[in-house]
This record gives sequence, C-alpha cells and structure tokens, in this order.
Amino acid sequence: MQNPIPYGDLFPAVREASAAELRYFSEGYDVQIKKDRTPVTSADLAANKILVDALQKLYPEIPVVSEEFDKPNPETLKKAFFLVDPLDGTTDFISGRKEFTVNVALVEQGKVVLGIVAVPALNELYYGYRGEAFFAPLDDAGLLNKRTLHVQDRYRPFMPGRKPRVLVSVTHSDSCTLDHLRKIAGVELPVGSSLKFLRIADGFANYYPRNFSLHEWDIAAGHGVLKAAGGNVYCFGTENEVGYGQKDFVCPPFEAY
Ligand SMILES: Nc1ncnc2c1ncn2[C@@H]1O[C@H](COP(=O)(O)O)[C@@H](OP(=O)(O)O)[C@H]1O
Ligand SMILES: [Mg+2]
Repeated sequence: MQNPIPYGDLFPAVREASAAELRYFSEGYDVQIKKDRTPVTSADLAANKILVDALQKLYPEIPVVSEEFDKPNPETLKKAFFLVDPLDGTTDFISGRKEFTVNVALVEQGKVVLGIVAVPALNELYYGYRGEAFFAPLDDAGLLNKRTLHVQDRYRPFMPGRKPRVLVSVTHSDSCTLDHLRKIAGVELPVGSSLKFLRIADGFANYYPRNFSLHEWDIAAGHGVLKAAGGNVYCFGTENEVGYGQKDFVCPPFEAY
C-alpha cells in the first residue's frame, strides 16, 4: 500500500471545476461530437483543464488519465494513476438535466482507492478513501456539515423474496442490460451519470447492474466512494471487484451493490 494521499488538497479544484460547469449550464456552451460519436461540450473541456492542471501541480509524480486529456498505454501505469471524468453525464447536461458529475479517482495497483464525485447542480460532494466515505454540501468549503456514508442494506443480486431498488441510466440503454433488468423485476429508478453509485452509498437504492462496457473514467470515482462506504462494484455475474488500467481503459460489464 502506498503512503496516504492528502486528497483534501484536491477539493478546491473540484469546486472550481463544478462552478465552471454551472456557469456553462446556465449561460450556454458549444457542443462537438467526438470520434467515438459521443458529445463533448466547452464545459467538459474547461473543467478538464482545471482538474488536470491541479492534479499535475499537486501530485507531479502521479500520471493523470482523463476522458478529455491523455490516454497513455495502461501498461505504463503499473503503480498509481488518477482517472478523471470532468463531466460525466454530458448527455444529461445537454438535455438540461441536473444529474451530471465531476469525477476524480486514484487507482493503486489496479484497484480504486480514492473517489471524489461532485454534483454541481445539486450542491453535493461525495468522497471516499480507504474505508471511510463522506457526504458534504459542495458549497461547505470547511466540511463542517459532512456526514459519514455507510451502506446499510446488504442486498446481493437475486436475493429470494427481495424486490431491489435498481438504478438505470436515463439516456443510454442496451439489450443485455434490459434483458437482465427484466429478470430482476425490481423497482427501476432512472438516474443520470456516476450519481448512480452514490445513490447506493447513500441508501436510496441498492443495485446498479450494467451488462455493457463503459470506460473506466465513467465509473472509477463512483466506485471509489461506494467501496469506501461498504459496497463494491463487481465484474458482471462474479464476485471479482472491477479493476483498472485495462486495455483502452474499457471496463467490463458490472454490477454495483
Ligand atoms: N451506449 C453507450 N455508448 C457510449 N457511451 C455510453 C453508452 N452508455 C453509457 N455511456 C457513457 O456512460 C456515461 C454515463 O452514462 P449514463 O448516464 O448512461 O450512466 C457517459 O459518459 P460521459 O457523459 O462522460 O460521456 C456515456 O458516455
Ligand atoms: Mg463519463
């Protein structure tokens, strides 16, 4: 295990990136379509610059991988690296929905150890590091009103007699996840972005299956918070925790609970 990281030093940059996104959200922004045919806005790029600059200044020895920045060969990232998604839920953002997030995770030896997720338009900040997770209002700069997050419900997939509260994407669906949701027959709760992981950590829901590959930056920070709160994210249909630094930063289908 590496030395503990003073992750609180990152909160000012997370707040600054959040404030920038809110300005674009209310005042307008440009949208471009990337090579992978997903959208990126001027808000994604502005937040990305704030976060990447801060990470490189604060922790010059730790490489940064970001959806909107650098995607080195994962094999060069043996020890530790940051995974950043400056604006997860870009489609929600463009639709005027408030469920978009700022995401920073730290991966050590292939496992997520730190997750920081801000939800600018809902004034929420979640963070978790090595077994301790917290919620605080995002504008509570002194963290005077932080509270501990700990999952209460030990739900596991297909528990007999249980009808889970299941998180589903608002904007993306795929046939494999839809088939699985039909089998589960739970109460479906549409929530945008990486906020879904936090809605398990805060007890609103208990299960988030995705039988489809996303990118590691989409899930790492939410995973970090959920894991520190006592939950976890597993490769779909297994009890193996999702790891990071895989080829092209593509993560496997997963279940969070
Ligand atoms: N079918 C799909 N194709 C491409 N990207 C997808 C996808 N489904 C989900 N994603 C990615 O997953 C992220 C969260 O989506 P969701 O709200 O559906 O959980 C989005 O990240 P970004 O907004 O950072 O691009 C989106 O790009
Ligand atoms: Mg994303």
